[in-house]
Amino acid sequence: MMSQENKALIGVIGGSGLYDPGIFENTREIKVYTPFGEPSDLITLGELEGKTVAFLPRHGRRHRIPPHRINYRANIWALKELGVKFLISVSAVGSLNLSYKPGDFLVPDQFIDMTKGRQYTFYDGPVVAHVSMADPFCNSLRKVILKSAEKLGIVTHSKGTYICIEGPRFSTRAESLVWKEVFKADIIGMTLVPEVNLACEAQMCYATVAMITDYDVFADVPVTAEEVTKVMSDNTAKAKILLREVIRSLPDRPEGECSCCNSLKTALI
Ligand SMILES: CSC[C@H]1O[C@H](OP(=O)(O)O)[C@H](O)[C@@H]1O
Ligand SMILES: Nc1ncnc2[nH]cnc12
Repeated sequence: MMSQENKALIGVIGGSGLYDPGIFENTREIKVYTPFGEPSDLITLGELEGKTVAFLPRHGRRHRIPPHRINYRANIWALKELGVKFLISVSAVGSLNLSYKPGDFLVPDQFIDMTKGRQYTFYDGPVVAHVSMADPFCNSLRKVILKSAEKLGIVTHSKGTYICIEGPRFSTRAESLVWKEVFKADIIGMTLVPEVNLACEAQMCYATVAMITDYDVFADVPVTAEEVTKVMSDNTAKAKILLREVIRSLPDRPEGECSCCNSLKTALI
């Protein structure tokens, strides 16, 4: 059982390029043990505007863990254990839509799962759960992010479909054209699934700030990891300002139209 001083209502998972948001005060690092093994790293607890926030770099510090080896269950379990209800995920993504340019942000409202063999659930039996993923992201949290971005003048697209591939390789040209032309996905990455599924099973409000780093390989010049990292480092300052404003604006508890906290009500068999 976590002690009261190690509790946080808000969690942030940092993606490629965001290993330390550097926006919190009174920070301390804690190790959280879970039944699923080790999270990606120590969790940093820090304060912002009187709120305690838990921060976890998805790939670990120095980007040690590739997308298919991330222990998503341990990460979400650990944040849940700390009391996190609002979980903001930050991700680098490629664009499959010419209107969404490198440097822009996007808050997805849908996803397509093309991953191949990850640990997708906390409910591996004998308890079985089938959560609804019709609307996979928390709309209330998405709105807070969009409003904050608007206030700050950060170009942020208000919806779009994220296609999650297995990685760690990028797509072939043929695949990229399928994602773009047939599946009509808008952005592409390797880490949303199963993070989003598990956050839902953990009854958290979860939303993603997707930072567009490249046009995926359908474009003339194929994407490289170097390009992604460069655009990300140019954009982390913007992400940090946005996170600060989102955290400032979040209410004390989930409210209104949000049903994330009841996701298990109709899911358990
Ligand atoms: C560094 S290139 C590809 C890498 O970046 C994205 O990760 P994240 O979502 O954690 O920012 C993408 O999904 C890949 O894992
Ligand atoms: N083009 C791309 N494909 C998959 N993951 C990515 N992350 C950033 N850009 C990407």
